[in-house]
Amino acid sequence: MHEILSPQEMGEADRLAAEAGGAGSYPLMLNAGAAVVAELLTRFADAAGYDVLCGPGNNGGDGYVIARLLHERGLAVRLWRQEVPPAGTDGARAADECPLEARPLDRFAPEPGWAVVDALFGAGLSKPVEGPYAEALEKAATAKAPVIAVDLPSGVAGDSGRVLGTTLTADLTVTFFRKKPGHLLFPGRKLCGETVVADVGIPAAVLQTIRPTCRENTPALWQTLLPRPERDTHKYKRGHVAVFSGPPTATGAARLAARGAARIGAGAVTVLSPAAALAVNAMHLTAIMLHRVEEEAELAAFIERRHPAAFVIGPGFGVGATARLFTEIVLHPASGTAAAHLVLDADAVTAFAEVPDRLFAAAGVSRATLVLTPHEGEFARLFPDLAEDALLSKLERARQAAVRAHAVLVLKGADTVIAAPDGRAAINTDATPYLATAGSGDVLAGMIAGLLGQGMPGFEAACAAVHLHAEAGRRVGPGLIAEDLPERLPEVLCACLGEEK
Ligand SMILES: NC(=O)C1=CN([C@@H]2O[C@H](COP(=O)(O)OP(=O)(O)OC[C@H]3O[C@@H](n4cnc5c(N)ncnc54)[C@H](O)[C@@H]3O)[C@@H](O)[C@H]2O)[C@@H](O)CC1
Ligand SMILES: Nc1ncnc2c1ncn2[C@@H]1O[C@H](COP(=O)(O)OP(=O)(O)O)[C@@H](O)[C@H]1O
Ligand SMILES: [K+]
Repeated sequence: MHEILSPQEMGEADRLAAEAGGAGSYPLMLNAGAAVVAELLTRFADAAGYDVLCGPGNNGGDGYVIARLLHERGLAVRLWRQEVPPAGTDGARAADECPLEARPLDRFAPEPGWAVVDALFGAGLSKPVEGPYAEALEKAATAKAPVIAVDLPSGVAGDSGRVLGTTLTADLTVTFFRKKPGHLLFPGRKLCGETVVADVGIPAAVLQTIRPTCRENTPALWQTLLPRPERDTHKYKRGHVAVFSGPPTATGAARLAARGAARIGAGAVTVLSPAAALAVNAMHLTAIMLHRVEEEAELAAFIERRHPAAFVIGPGFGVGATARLFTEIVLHPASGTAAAHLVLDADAVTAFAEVPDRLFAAAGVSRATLVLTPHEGEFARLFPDLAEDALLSKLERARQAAVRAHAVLVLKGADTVIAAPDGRAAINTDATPYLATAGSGDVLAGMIAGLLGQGMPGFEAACAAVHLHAEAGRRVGPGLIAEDLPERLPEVLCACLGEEK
């Protein structure tokens, strides 16, 4: 159930199911209507009546089925519409079979105590919602009527979660077969209220033909790849992670990342510090090691002697030439030394703002995995054209950026998207807003490096870290500060690995 389908893929699922069933697509519409009614009767059973707003397509078709089924149960129903579905469509057939008299949508006036069924537009939304459609949605919103949206709140784009024109906030959205990006990406996720996925009789086997590449970020995606130490392991086998520290006044971010790497299981973690910051770092580090790296030669020597498995560069590091130089050395160490994986975060992302192609070229020919972890602001510095393209969803932006950068892209936020250059993508859905606090991204960068260092592949490492970070955040809740996150990891990992203490 964790596949996420684009509206086009959903149309394909619909078509394949209709073909396989032999009875066309109308039975799916009947099932969709029945599924919405079942939810209505469970959650809005005490409504005095139901106002069903029907659009001109198959979303409206679902609405006619819903109105008929509610009417057949003897419930009070009013049906409102602007345009009739075109002849020959499932929507037209549903309208024909509905005995209720349709009222003009522009006369819609919500009744106190009545619930509203929004069946104006779903997957087929193709332009901004305006005119009588927009007015009807605004009236329902103003009246604060309970709203159940069919497939999507009308006006929310299924592929992106963006609002086209006007929409409303639903209490409940019932979608069919699988969720679409619009249910998970903001603002769509908020506008949907709770989203329920109903079975309308489309067999899961159609997914083998469609082969969707986007998933909801659940443990099923990566759980089997989570590192578990062998009984006869030793600390360097569990991955040595190195984190670059900034100058004396900006060392905390690197230590947060280092702590994240250590707590997620890296066997050894070293903070690489400029000389002037060694004392301040030393005062705050215990299990985590400290090593002076300020110049190119020191970094090369550290790599040659200690063979770290993964690096983090960026948190608190500064945006100058050193960030670029160290990045390139890590991605292309001296010949004969295997390149370590690299998580490039925060300042190191910004450091390439003027020369993004230099980073992408270095990643393209590196044997190591590069993981980029920008928030939206940092993303816009590295990929200004993608950030400015209003037609691209967050999912699509992350995907295109991953291909361009030859990197796993973690586009952070309330709806973090993880994308791999091979086209796979995941949307994280369980983060808590308490994660929006300084330093929490630094911990995440360290966690990703910690998993990479233990041998987890890049996409799965990034997905797992994002999920475990969110789970740690949820367990802390109100009052969360970044320092709390690594400390929650033992219990979060225990639960995820199914290990007893
Ligand atoms: N794909 C499936 O498997 C199933 C789909 N079903 C329903 O079918 C819906 C998709 O049906 P359609 O493809 O007909 O799409 P919609 O009914 O969502 O919308 C398309 C219609 O609305 C018009 N339209 C779009 N945006 C408009 C706007 N802003 N202002 C005015 N008119 C606008 C279009 O010209 C077209 O007539 C789904 O959302 C779902 O509710 C269900 O019946 C069950 C099965
Ligand atoms: N509203 C939100 N809901 C859930 N998670 C959020 C929200 N805002 C930010 N986050 C998460 O918090 C972290 C913040 O990272 P970042 O912006 O890099 O901050 P910092 O640089 O201070 O560490 C990211 O993991 C991001 O996905
Ligand atoms: K709708």
